[in-house]
Amino acid sequence: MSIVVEGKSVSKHFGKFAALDGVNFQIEKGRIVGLIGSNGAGKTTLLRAMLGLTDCAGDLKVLGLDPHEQRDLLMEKVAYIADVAILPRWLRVDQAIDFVDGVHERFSRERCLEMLAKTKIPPKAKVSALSKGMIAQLHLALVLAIDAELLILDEPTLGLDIVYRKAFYDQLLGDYYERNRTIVITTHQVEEIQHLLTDVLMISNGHIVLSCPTEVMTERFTEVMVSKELVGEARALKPVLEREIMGRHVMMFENVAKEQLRRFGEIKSAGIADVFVAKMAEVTV
Ligand SMILES: Nc1ncnc2c1ncn2[C@@H]1O[C@H](COP(=O)(O)OP(=O)(O)OP(=O)(O)O)[C@@H](O)[C@H]1O
Repeated sequence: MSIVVEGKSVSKHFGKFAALDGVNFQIEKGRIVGLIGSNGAGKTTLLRAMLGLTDCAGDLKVLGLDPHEQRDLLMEKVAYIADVAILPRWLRVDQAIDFVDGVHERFSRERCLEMLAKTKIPPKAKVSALSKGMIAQLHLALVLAIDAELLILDEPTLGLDIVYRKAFYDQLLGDYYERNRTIVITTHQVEEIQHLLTDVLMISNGHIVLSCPTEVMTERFTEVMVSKELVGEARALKPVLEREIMGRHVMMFENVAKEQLRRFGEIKSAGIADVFVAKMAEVTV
């Protein structure tokens, strides 16, 4: 196992406010990690610290490098998408390719063209003439064609419709299986990406509230549709989340054996979005 990112007591203050408050975490090589958190939780700050775009206190290493002090070296190994819609509108597709080819040693023109051939993007079109989804595809092709060890995506599908979002993630996943690189991704549409994540890293108010492989999460958290007459008994097992859906009680349990829960009603592994809501409730209690 090799560690791609390691943070020990990483903090970032803006004045007295702690956007990151002593976080500890590790990201292993070859994983697809979902960095999940509410608005203002500290996701972008953490990604920016990992990219050396902001300094931070504590010990943060990315691919063995100090991101802030050794940013130039790090940028040879890391690719980053902050927002897929930021390509200059006056640029032509072929000029965008020439530009990245010129500035990035690890860029493969061939690979980029291969990916673009699967889209409807005309090679000579200006960015201003492309739809939002096409711009996203172009941006992704430019970035995925860089042979980066670590790919960091901050809300890459913002503003895209469901069809393009799906195409984007399919392309991302296809690329991941071909190359086996490490990907860190943030999005508020967590349900859409649950199937592609190998790990979840949940953050709230600058603190990591959950960090584990997705299969550990689904093993650890169980949802039960509790039969009315057993609600009291089930509550005694201290659900971490309880809601009523059309008159039926749905309870979520953490670290309670599924065999023990089965007798209360229908059970299923909890989804990432619900686990997140439960973790948020825990923090605000
Ligand atoms: N340059 C800055 N100056 C002051 N405060 C900042 C700065 N950048 C971020 N913050 C604050 O730090 C906190 C974390 O911000 P961050 O952008 O990391 O959140 P986020 O989890 O990415 O949120 P979102 O999902 O809304 O993008 C917020 O309260 C934000 O207001």
